[in-house]
Amino acid sequence: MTQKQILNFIDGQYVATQKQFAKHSPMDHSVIAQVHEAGKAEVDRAVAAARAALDGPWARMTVAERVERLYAVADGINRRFDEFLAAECADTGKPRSIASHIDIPRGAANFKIFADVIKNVPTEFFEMQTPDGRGAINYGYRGPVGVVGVICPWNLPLLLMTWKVGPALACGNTVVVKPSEETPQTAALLGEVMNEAGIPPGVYNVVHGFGPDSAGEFLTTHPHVDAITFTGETRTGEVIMKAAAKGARPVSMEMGGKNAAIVFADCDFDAAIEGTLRSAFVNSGQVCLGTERVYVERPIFDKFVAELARQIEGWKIGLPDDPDAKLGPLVSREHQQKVLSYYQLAAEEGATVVTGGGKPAMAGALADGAWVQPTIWTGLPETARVIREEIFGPCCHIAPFDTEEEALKKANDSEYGLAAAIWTRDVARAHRVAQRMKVGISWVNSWFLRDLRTPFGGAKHSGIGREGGVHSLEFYTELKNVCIKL
Ligand SMILES: NC(=O)c1ccc[n+]([C@@H]2O[C@H](COP(=O)([O-])OP(=O)(O)OC[C@H]3O[C@@H](n4cnc5c(N)ncnc54)[C@H](O)[C@@H]3O)[C@@H](O)[C@H]2O)c1
Ligand SMILES: O=C/C=C/C=C(\O)C(=O)O
Repeated sequence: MTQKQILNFIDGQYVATQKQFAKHSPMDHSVIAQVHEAGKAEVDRAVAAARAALDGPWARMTVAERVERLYAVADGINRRFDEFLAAECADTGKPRSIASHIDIPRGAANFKIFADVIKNVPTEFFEMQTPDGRGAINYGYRGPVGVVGVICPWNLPLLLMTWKVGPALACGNTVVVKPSEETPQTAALLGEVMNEAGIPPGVYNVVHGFGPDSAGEFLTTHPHVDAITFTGETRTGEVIMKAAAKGARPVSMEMGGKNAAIVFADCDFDAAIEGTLRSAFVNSGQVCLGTERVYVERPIFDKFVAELARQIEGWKIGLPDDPDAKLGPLVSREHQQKVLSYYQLAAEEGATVVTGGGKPAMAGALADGAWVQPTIWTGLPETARVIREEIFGPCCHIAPFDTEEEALKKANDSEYGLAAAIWTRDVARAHRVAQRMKVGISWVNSWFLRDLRTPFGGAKHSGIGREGGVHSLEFYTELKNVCIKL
């Protein structure tokens, strides 16, 4: 049987290369595709195509024409929903129930929201006096930055890639996308949709490969790339920022997290349990906004730990097509080994393992898949590595607290600052605590409720910049002032 081939997409055409790497199934480690790795020559071609497209029909399109095309892209994703769904689940192993409700719908929504934003962008205008008395006017004008390098992670592949490509294209830029080597398929498939939607060749390009000494590095060090937007681990972001420094290119960085949930005794208990189950375990914990540290007010601590463990033990671990599966495998054997190493470390650091802590027994070929058990720990000190380092798996540590100040101190004691979830019925306290969390987004009595018009991004080591609604314009446009003498 011929293996599925995942090609690069350059200047509106699919491009094969002589060097390929295998994409393994997260379910059983079988090879499901050969991915064509872009070398320096292909990255050069992609950047050149993107630059040429900036001076072609794309540049001459009005905002209304760009908006029409972005809506056509969204419609194209929805028209081919099942293809995107199958590709995303094959690459990630995530349950179809997650990809069909989150990943793929957001792929379309991310084009629509920024088409709507770009239609309604106010800019500033000033009248000024001049010595000759005739005066002058000034107005702000937002033009494209140029060629944007887009580097993506593997946990929400289509969602996070389009969260960048949507605003980039809405603002008139062109892009070269480097998807994660773990999840190449939906970015490649989007090329067909771009062509069908009438996006001119060269506006959207995809190069496959890895980071160092591969497409990722070739793209971020390319002198004709005008800006770089990255989502991934903080240590990778640091490397990319160094590359962007040459030529003083702007960067937008969405990076790691070690997010806390604070559960007060007065909370809606069932809602707090339901919300923490999702924030700690959905997508097998592979969500940057997910909760890995839970702080529970002491009067309900034992009850909370017992109920969270009871309910997560009821979550079915299974294949994407299993409608009852709520937990899939991790994305790769490599990531499975990383998460299991933290399970081992937690035991060595003296954690009480309330549930999980290892690998589930999987039948047949599935035993070779990247499966781990959902895991809950208690009993660790705040200095433990399991409390300080991002694990990015289906696991969390739960600790008691006695005062609001203690909870805030512990929750804020992290080099990361991405997200927080706060559970309380006390409205004044909700505002007080949410505002004092040193993060980019605080949810109160909820988690992962997303209004795409709001600012999204991380503080501290979790990110640089904000994307979402008009906030994306700061990165994806060049704002200039035009002064006209009257
Ligand atoms: N803040 C957010 O919005 C957000 C969202 C999703 C994931 N994340 C973070 O991403 C991480 C998981 O994703 P990941 O494992 O794919 O991250 P990663 O940093 O390993 O890789 C991300 C991307 O960077 C590329 N890359 C790696 N080294 C590079 C280099 N030297 N030059 C250029 N590109 C390079 C990879 O090939 C991949 O495409 C977690 O830390 C998670 O918290 C953050
Ligand atoms: O894993 C991280 C999730 C990021 C989510 C978003 O960027 C979003 O919802 O726009």
